[in-house]
Amino acid sequence: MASLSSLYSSSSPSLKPSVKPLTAPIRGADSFSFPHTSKPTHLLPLTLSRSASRSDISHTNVAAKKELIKDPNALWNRYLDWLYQQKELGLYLDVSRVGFTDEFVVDMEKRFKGAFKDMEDLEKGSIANPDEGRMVGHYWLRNSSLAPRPGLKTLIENTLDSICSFADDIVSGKIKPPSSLAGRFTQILSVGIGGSALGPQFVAEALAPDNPPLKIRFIDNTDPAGIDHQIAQLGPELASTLVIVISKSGGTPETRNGLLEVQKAFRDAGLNFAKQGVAITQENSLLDNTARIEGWLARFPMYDWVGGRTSVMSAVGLLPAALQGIDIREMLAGAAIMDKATRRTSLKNNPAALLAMCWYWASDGVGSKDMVILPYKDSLLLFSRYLQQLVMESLGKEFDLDGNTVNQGLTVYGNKGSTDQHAYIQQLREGVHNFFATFIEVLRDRPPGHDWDLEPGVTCGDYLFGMLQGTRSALYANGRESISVTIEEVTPRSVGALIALYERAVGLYASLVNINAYHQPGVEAGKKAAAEVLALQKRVLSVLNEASCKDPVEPLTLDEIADRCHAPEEIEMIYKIIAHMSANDRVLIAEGSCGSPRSVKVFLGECNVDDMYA
Ligand SMILES: O=P(O)(O)OC[C@H]1O[C@](O)(CO)[C@@H](O)[C@@H]1O
Repeated sequence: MASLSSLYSSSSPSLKPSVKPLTAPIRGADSFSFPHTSKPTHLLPLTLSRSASRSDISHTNVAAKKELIKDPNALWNRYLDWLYQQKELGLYLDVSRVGFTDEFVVDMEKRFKGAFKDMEDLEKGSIANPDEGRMVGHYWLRNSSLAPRPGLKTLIENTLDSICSFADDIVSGKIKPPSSLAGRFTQILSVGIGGSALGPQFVAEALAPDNPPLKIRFIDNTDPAGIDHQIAQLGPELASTLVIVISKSGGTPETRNGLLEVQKAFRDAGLNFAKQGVAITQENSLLDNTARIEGWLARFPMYDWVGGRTSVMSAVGLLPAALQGIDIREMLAGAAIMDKATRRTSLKNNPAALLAMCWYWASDGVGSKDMVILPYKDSLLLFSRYLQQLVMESLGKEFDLDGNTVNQGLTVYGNKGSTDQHAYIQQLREGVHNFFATFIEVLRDRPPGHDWDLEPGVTCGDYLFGMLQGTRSALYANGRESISVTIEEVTPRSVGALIALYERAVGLYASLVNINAYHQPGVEAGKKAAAEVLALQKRVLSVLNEASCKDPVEPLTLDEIADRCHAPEEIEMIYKIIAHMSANDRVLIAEGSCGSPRSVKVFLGECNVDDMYA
C-alpha cells in the first residue's frame, strides 16, 4: 500500500474564471402565481451581485404568496393539465403545486432545446466532463447498445454477466469462505464512501428482503469507533463475511483506512482476508493492484466514464444488490424505461425535464430555495441522503462552463414522512420560506393479503396516505410549493426508475445553468487540508521526539513547538493536534490545562533515537 500522503495527493484543476458579468436568470417581482391569475414572469438578465439577487427574490416570494390559486376547480384543472404518467412504470409526476406561469414555460421550452441537445451529445459519448476530459456514460449501463464503441458494449455486458454468476455462486454456496467453520457466506461488509456507499446503502434499505441470503453492513467513514462497531456486530460471522471494497479511484483515504482496519480484524481472528475480499475499482488503481497482487477472491471494474455518484447501476451497486437477492436486471430495466421517457424533447412529456423546470422555477435558477425530499415510505428513507450527493456534488459549483463565478447549487435534505411531521414540518409550514418540497408517494401500503382495518374502514396505510395529502395541502395553503412523485410499489424496477429520473433531471438542470455536473473540484480542498494536518502532526512528533531524547527531557510549550516546526502560524492547529493525541493515550504527555493552552507543556513518554516520525 502507498503511504498516506501519496493517497492524499490532490489534483484540483486550476480553473481561472474570466471577468465576464454574471448573467443569471431570475423571475420577475410578481411571479409567484399560477397562470390565469398572474402577471407575466420575465427571465431578466442579471448583472447584480448574487447577494442582491437573493434578497430581491425573497421579497418577491413573500409579496407574491397571496396570489396562489385557491379555487379548487382551477387547481384541479391545473392538476389535470400537468399530470405526467409513465404507464409502463406506474409512475406519476404532479407539478401542479409549483407556481410556474405559462410565460415561464414558454421561455423554458426554448432553453430546454439546448439542454436536450447537450444530453443527446452526452449519450453519444461527447466529453461531457471537460475538466477531467471524460465521457459520461452511466446511461449506457442500462442500455449497452447506446455505448459509443462496441468494446464498451461488450465490457458492460460481460461485467453484468460476471456479477450475476459470481453472486449466484456466493449465494448458492458454490464459492465458500475458506474457514472450515463457515458453511457459506452470510454477511457482506461493504467498505466505501460517497458514491461508493450511498447507492448501495439506498438500494439495500429500499429493496433487500427481510431475510436476504447475505446481510449487508457498511463502513463508510474513517471513524475508528464506527469501524469497531461494525466488526463487533459481525462477531464470529467475520469468518463468513464477504468484504467488498469499493472505490472508483482506488485511493480514497477513508476507504483505504477501512480496508486496513478490516484486514487487521481478519489477522486478529486468524482469518485469511484475501479469500474473502472483493475489489470494485478502476483497472490498475492502487486498490486494483493490491487486490491482484494479494490474490483477492474477485475484482470487478469501475469505469472512467461513470462518476461515483451515478455508479449505482455499475458493479458498485449491482454486486451488493445481487448478493442480497435483489433482482438487478429489473433495476436496470426500470432505469432503461425511465431513460427512454426522459429522452423525449417535449418538456411536458419528459418527467426529468419537468422536475428540472420546477427546480429552476422554485429556486430561481440560482439555488435560492432548498429541496426537501419527503418519501412517505420507510424503505425510501435513504433516498434524500442519496439525492443529497447526486444533486449537491453535481450542481454545487463555483464556476460555470465559461469560467464565470456563479456559486450554483441546490440544497437537498429530508428524511421521511410522516415522521418529519413531528420534527421540522412546523418550520416548513410556518417558518422561514426557503424551500420547496418533493413528496414521494407509494400507492401500495403493504403486500396484498396483509391489510386490516385498525378502525372501521381505515387502515394504518390510510393514515400514512392522509398524512401525506394533509401535509401537501397544508403547505400549499401557506404558499409553499411542492412536487409529488408517485409510484405504485417499491420494487427494483421503480427504484431503478427513480434513480434514473433524478440523474437525468440533474443533468438537464446543469445544462440550464451552464455548469459541469460531472466533476467535484471543491472536494479536493478539504482533502488537501487534511493531508497538511497529518503532515504537520508528523513534524510535531519529530520535534517532540528530539526534545524528549535530551537528558534531562525538555518539555516544550506550544510556542516552542510551533517555532521548531517552522510553523508559528499553525500554533492553533498544533494545539489541536496535541489535544487530540493526548485524548487518545498516545506516547505524548501534556502538562498544564487544556483550557489555557499557554500553560501546556508537552514531551513524549518514550524517546525514539531513530526518530520514526521524521
Ligand atoms: O469511489 P472513490 O474514488 O473512493 O470516491 C468516493 C467519493 O469521493 C468523491 O470523489 C468525493 O471526494 C465522490 O465523488 C466519490 O463518490
